[in-house]
Amino acid sequence: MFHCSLGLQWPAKSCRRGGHGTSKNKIGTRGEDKILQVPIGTVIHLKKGEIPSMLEHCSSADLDPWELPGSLSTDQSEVDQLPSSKNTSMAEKVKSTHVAGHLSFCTEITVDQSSGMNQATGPQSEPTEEISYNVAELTEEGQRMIVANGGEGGLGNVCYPNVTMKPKMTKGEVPRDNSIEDEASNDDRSSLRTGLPGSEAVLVLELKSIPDVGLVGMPNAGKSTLLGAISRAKPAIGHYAFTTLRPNLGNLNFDDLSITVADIPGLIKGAHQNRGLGHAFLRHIERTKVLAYVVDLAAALDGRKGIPPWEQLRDLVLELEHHQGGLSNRPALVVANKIDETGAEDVFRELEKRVEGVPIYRVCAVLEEGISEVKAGLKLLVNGDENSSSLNIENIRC
Ligand SMILES: Nc1nc2c(ncn2[C@@H]2O[C@H](COP(=O)(O)OP(=O)(O)OP(=O)(O)O)[C@@H](O)[C@H]2O)c(=O)[nH]1
Ligand SMILES: [Mg+2]
Repeated sequence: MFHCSLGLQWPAKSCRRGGHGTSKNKIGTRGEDKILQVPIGTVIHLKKGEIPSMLEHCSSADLDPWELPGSLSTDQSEVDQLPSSKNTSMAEKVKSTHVAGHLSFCTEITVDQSSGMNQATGPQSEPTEEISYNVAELTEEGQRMIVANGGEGGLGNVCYPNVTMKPKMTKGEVPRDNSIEDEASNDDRSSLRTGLPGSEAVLVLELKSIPDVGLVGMPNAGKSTLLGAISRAKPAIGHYAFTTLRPNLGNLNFDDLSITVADIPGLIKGAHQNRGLGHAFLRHIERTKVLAYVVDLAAALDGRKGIPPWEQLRDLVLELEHHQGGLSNRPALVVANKIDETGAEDVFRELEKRVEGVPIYRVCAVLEEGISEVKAGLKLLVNGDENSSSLNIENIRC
């Protein structure tokens, strides 16, 4: 479910005033007001000033954290309570994040400018599109927002009570001469109006996780194995690089605390230049409280092609910083994995000499050795241990 964030399949129920039909992938079509309802949490960064007024909190429904977000309210009363958006000639592409538990969904919408045609101004102009990115993010419980505005409602018979409808003719019935009455009816009907088009939006939804701990490391370092050892997650594990193609989440449960851990695809040097896969997923650890650097003690042993763990750490910190300045600046620990490999003990001792400032745990993830110590270390950091510190590039001697 982690990767189902992208796409347009979120529930797009619609409510309509004076129009008809719904569109799943496009929202805000003719006569609709669309309300993106966010069950858990919200922070919205918005592109244009008028949108914030459309943000509201609503009662949070019980949602499956993995469920796609943004159910659209069909309750007309809710729509009526929202700020009027009659002047809908605006173009917005809104990207919002919907958080469910530790997950969030981003919504990216394009609203065309064809909306809000004023009846007096005549035919509608050609729709124009505006594309923008990272416009809105929903991260708080119960937040909802209008992502596209409905058009002017139509006016029907209820609004014109004098309208007389022609009686249905039964087969063989001769129509009576009622031309005078018909004339009056036609006058009345001329004032009936159909609904006007609303704005349209194309959404790109993005799921963002907000784990407590992010596991970062080079491909094949053993991150997924470690996640499987510290939690009940069952990520794919392989003896080749880039086994993990999408982030995995696991829960680390204590009696008094539950910690969410994300294992993201391996990072390689130059990831910030779009090499490898991990960079694309670094956004998932942007909000983690704690970083756990997983290094492979055996990567450079016996003529293997890898690099020593201190160099792995240096490259990892640099890649994080390239992705987002300050990303490495949070409490961290180092998991020195594959201690079972021949020669790994010497490398571990060397690692301890070369890296300062953060705790280093010797671990054999595959045999689950050293796991309880790592768990305790993570718990301390997540709880805000005052002795914690980040891994700084100056504290790594290569
Ligand atoms: N000897 C030894 N091998 C390990 C240990 N932990 C993991 N491995 C092996 O290392 C290989 C890579 O493990 P993964 O957990 O898939 O590594 P990863 O860091 O998730 O790799 P990517 O998903 O490609 O980034 C697998 O063959 C694991 O069995 C360990 O403690 N000792
Ligand atoms: Mg993996």
